[in-house]
Amino acid sequence: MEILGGPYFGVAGAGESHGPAVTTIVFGCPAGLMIRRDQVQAFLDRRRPGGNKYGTPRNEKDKVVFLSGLYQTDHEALLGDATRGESKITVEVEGASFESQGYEAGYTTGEPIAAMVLSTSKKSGDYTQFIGPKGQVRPGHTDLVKYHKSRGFVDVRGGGRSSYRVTISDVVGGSIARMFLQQTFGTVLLSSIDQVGPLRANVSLADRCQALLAQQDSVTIDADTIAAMQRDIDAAVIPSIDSGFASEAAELIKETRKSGDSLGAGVEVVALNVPPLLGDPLYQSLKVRIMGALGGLNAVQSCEVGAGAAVIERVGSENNDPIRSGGYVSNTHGGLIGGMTTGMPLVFRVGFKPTSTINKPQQSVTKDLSEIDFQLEKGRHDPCVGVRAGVTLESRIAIELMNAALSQKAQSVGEGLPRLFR
Ligand SMILES: Cc1cc2nc3c(=O)[nH]c(=O)nc-3n(C[C@H](O)[C@H](O)[C@H](O)COP(=O)(O)O)c2cc1C
Ligand SMILES: C=C(O[C@@H]1CC(C(=O)O)=C[C@@H](OP(=O)(O)O)[C@H]1O)C(=O)O
Repeated sequence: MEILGGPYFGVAGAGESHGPAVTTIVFGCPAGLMIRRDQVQAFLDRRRPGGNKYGTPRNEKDKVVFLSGLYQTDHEALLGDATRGESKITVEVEGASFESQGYEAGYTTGEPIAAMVLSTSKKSGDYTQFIGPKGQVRPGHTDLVKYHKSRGFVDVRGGGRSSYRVTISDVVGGSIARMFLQQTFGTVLLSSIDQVGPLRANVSLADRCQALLAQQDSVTIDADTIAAMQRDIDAAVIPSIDSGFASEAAELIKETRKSGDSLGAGVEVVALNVPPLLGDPLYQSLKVRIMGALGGLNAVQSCEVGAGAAVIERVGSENNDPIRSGGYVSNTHGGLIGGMTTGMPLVFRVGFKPTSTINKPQQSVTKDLSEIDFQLEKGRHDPCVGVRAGVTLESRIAIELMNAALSQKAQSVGEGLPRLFR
């Protein structure tokens, strides 16, 4: 069974790239959290195909509809029959039309939260060359392994369930986790592309956050400062805190796409204002869990925490983060020691491979292993997957952090024992 996060807070998804919809069920969100559809939509807009001209040309609106788990404080809406509000659901079955309405906002009830996003801009005919045992295999994508694993019963359209499209569920679940974390601890997540192919950014998001912490002699960064950083990242042509690098990188992506090829990328992701002492120490440590969650995302080839592979070249006296009574002075450790949070920002850097579906001739095989000279016939693809990946990385960290926070609560004996009557 594939569940993101869990066992206290978990996200289950269903749906394929060219199926009718991607459906999500979020388990374990405590009752009483205010959720607004438009806030979740804003995160999905950062992920959607067609939202950035340096991503895939497929243009989906990806509007989310909430189907369960929210309590409307508007009692007229809750108790009335009228279908009104912004998210109306219309279904036609056997010639008859059925209408209902999704939740626009509401408090979580503690019950499972279900959400749905329809896929309405599919060009499934682009995948004709991949059908059946004589169907061709894209080097680097999942075509061969999925075909044989399923004994041929595989959805070949757009990568099927192995498409980045299914991360709609990560972002829906991640949005709810982010609202919980922000409302409970003031925790906020940001990401920034810091490398595209050989081009490296001059400004690092993690360094920028560390400099802010040093300036104010505190382990928290205020909401306005974080919002200003998010605005800077959003204002760049591809999401990066270094706008000059972003423009240069976008030009390189454009030229590489024109030549029929693709590029790899590095993406930094940070969580700010993280409560200390979350996570378990060993086999389910928060380091293992977050690295697994990030490392398991489509096209990820590397995942580093804190200073990452750079520590290999250091001596201990350079690498240790000094400690004062108010906290750590630096953050080489990336906010995790012994699998638990220290209260410093969580810092990760993820390396993405160049998109595998490209327009260059390549050596490959058919599904039944005849050797062929492969040439892509049609398709709409991201020339550099790093451009749209940030919000999903943030979401996956948020899901793990929320699960760790609820797990911490589950382990605290003696505090607020359950009581029904006086
Ligand atoms: C943001 C994002 C967008 C992606 N878009 C594409 C794409 O357009 N075409 C493609 O071939 N792969 C794309 N991928 C990568 C594939 O989903 C991924 O390579 C595939 O599922 C195989 O998994 P693996 O590379 O992790 O082994 C994308 C990945 C991410 C993170
Ligand atoms: C549809 C999305 O991105 C897709 C991710 C993807 C892949 O192989 O991962 C390949 C392309 O798929 P398709 O040919 O089916 O459009 C992208 O467009 C999305 O992110 O929602």
